[in-house]
Amino acid sequence: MFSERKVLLVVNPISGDVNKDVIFERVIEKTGQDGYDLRIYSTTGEHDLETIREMVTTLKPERILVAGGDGTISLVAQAAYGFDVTMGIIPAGSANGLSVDFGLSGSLEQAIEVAFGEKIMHMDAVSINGDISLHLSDLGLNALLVKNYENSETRGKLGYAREMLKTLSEHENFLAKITVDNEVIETDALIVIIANAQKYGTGVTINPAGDMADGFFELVIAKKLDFIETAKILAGNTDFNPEIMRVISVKNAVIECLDKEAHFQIDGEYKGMVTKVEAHILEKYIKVAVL
Ligand SMILES: Nc1ncnc2c1ncn2[C@@H]1O[C@H](COP(=O)(O)OP(=O)(O)OP(=O)(O)O)[C@@H](O)[C@H]1O
Repeated sequence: MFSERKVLLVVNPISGDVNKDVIFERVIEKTGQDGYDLRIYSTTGEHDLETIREMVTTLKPERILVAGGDGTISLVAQAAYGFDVTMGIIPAGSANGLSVDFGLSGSLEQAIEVAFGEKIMHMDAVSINGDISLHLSDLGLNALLVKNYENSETRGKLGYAREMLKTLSEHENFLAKITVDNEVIETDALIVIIANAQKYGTGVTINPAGDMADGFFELVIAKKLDFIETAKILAGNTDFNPEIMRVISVKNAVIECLDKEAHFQIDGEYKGMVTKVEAHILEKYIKVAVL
């Protein structure tokens, strides 16, 4: 059957130790029922951005489904940038931070229903030193945790707890100079988070004010681990003690590390040590089908 309605399914075969066969079966079934012409691309880890962009250019799909983790979602968003196409997310990574923020429960049935649904968000992205962040990026404590976890043998909750203890013992605060739209802040920092979204993949809400489609990102600046301020965040409260924690909504920010380099991560991928990070919002970067 010839169909003008095309769907591209991009699958990361190695993400999250998840068997993708059932995903193929369900998507083939759904597209068959609805009369879509389905193409499938399995990522290789080499030149995927260029290949997917080429496929989007020639195929002109109306939806691109992504079955993978945050890295693959970000890759597809970059490949689809500038095209009139809607991305649908099928969580199949190890952490799935973005899917958690989108409220996807992890059920394949729900993900497919949402991915083909009519509710669409024009999602912002944050450009950071030329890279794209859709979710949460940070300098300091959490980036060191991402590094330690990437390098560790153990996986799962126990491995995470062990790496957290190691990270807390290794971490040192850094002196940050933060230049935003109308303010310069100089502060001792445990962590500076550049947040487009609300929650880490663990489900912990770090940015209760986060809205992925409001044309702003938040800087969450914390000086130390503090039980009360952490409890406020978990409760969705944004009335923080400014001596310990600040959250500001901005469109641009420059973060400089004045006394030493800081660990840095983008959307769960460790990027090394930095002394300067420049971030700006990219409004309405990609259309995403949402719950
Ligand atoms: N066929 C492949 N072989 C090896 N690596 C691949 C392949 N396809 C993609 N990759 C790599 O997979 C990484 C992206 O993984 P992704 O983020 O989707 O999953 P994850 O790490 O399991 O999940 P999460 O980001 O949620 O923790 C990229 O580094 C990419 O280069």
